[in-house]
Amino acid sequence: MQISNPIRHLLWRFAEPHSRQFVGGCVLLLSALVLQRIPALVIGVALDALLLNSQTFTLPLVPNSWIPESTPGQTTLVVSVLVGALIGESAFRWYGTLIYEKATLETLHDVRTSAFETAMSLPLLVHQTEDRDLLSVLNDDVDNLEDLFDGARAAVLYSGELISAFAFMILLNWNLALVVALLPITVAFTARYYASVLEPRYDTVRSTVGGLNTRLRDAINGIRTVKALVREEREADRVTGASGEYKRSAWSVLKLRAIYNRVSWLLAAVGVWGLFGLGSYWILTGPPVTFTQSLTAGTLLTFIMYTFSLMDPTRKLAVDVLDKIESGQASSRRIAPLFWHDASAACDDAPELTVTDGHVEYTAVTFSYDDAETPTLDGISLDVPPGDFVGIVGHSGAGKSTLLKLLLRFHEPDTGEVRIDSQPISEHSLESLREHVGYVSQDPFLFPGTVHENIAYANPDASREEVVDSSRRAGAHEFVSDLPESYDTELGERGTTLSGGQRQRLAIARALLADPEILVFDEATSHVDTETEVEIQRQLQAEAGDRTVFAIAHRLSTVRPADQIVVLNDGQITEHGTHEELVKHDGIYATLWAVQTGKFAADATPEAGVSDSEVSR
Ligand SMILES: Nc1ncnc2c1ncn2[C@@H]1O[C@H](COP(=O)(O)OP(=O)(O)OP(=O)(O)O)[C@@H](O)[C@H]1O
Repeated sequence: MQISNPIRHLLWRFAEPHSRQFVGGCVLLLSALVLQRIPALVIGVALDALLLNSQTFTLPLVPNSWIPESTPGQTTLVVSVLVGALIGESAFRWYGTLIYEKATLETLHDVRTSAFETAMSLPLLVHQTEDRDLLSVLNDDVDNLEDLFDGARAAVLYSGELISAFAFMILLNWNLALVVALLPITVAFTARYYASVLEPRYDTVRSTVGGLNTRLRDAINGIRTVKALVREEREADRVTGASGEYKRSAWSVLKLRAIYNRVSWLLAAVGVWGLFGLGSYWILTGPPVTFTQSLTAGTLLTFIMYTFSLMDPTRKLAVDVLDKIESGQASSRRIAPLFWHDASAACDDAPELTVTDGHVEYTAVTFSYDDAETPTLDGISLDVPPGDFVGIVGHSGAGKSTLLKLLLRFHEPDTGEVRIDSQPISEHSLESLREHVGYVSQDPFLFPGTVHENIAYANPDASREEVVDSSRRAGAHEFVSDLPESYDTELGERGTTLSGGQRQRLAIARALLADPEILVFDEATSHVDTETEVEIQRQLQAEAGDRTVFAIAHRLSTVRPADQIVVLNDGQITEHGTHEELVKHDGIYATLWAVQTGKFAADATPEAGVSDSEVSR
């Protein structure tokens, strides 16, 4: 699904439900602005009527009959209006801000949770290729979206300040208001010009700070390699270089900003002085040029106060608010495509897969990754009877993991079909498929939490006995018992760190606890020592017959007892049989076996395809 206007789409979907709060907040804030303008107006009137005695006491839009005739009465009115306006403005501003910010937080919460749910439901392929982007969308862009709402509120506020000030000025003296209008226009143009000069320099600052952060992160992440190769000095030089670039780019921005601050201060000062000069001339000699309205000292004072208060909103409106809105728009353009996946990802109303035996069939399956020139899997056909233990071996990059990822529908075949118990898996719901197929990867992920919670991840209601039982079968119980708090030991960043082999055994326990009919081990015991592996295998074989097990292994002892061993080469099954049959066959498997058992003859042919990396595995 393509979205023609991503910002409108996001706002409609997430902000619209909170529109009443947004509008209510804005109305209250605008009302506060009107109240904010009243003191300057009243002070001007009081100056003319009470201090200079040059005018009668009148207030725009207020009937004269409401105004007391005595001076003490008028003074009381002035003080009451000032206090009332102050209290009213504070109350409206406080409550308006509260309502608006609550609506913003709720909208961002909805965007964040919805974006996360969508990201979790995306096909694995999207995660593999776009994980960095996804993280930055979920982390940075959703936060940045706040800029859009802040910017919109600031736009309403600052425009309101300008409009309300001008409305009062026009009421008092529209002739002078026309002249004063030149000032914010000049300030706005200067601010835009400054922003256009500054923007490329800001880009440079952003890219140099990004470069510096990358250098720091790489050096710290790779500290073992740096130290092992004695490259500390070289890394320090690189960081000094990157920091120097950042310093230079930041300095060029600081210089420009200092100039701009002075220029805008000068503009404001000259504008107010000019207004004072023009106003004084106007008061003393009458309206200049073609103007007709007269001017009093009190009105001039009100104009000067309004003019001062216009400078900041104008500058902010011209630069900061536009920047915020642009940055928010850029983020919403990045967030919206995440929801483009939405329709296909969320729609999984296919019938449930029913697995009774665990009979798996691949029929003429072909699959290519998007950027691959040749198919990763090419015409794979494989029949795995229920309860079979299938070993999958082959060179690195032969397509072993991909073959099993198709069984979990992490990817879909381009042609051909995968069936479980005669049901094409593509026609059944993903959720039901993954309930029946357990998967343990080479580098399993453990979440922060206790050992118990990690094993019971797929089945949080499992009892301690069930957790311990699957842990025993996975060969994990012994080392877990030695942990400080056994199954209640905290794992993760702030907890105990486990070795690769221990993590694998917990992941196997987790898969066994979920009790699926089909189990997939993708080099799931590669970090486990041979002795433990034999133990795990013994357990698994004891359970064989009940479940179908696929195991990818570079260490051939892992798959030796398998009912069938599949040798993949360049995406095709080149050998297929039991260990004994394949050793006799004298192909790739036999060569690998010979290497691993130390029977490899010095004259092994390169065609046998045994690479150094495999020998070293
Ligand atoms: N997400 C991906 N996008 C593009 N190409 C991929 C992706 N995953 C794997 N490949 C490529 O597909 C080919 C098969 O990869 P696969 O991981 O299935 O091989 P393998 O036999 O399991 O390798 P290994 O033993 O090293 O794990 C490789 O050339 C690999 O580079």
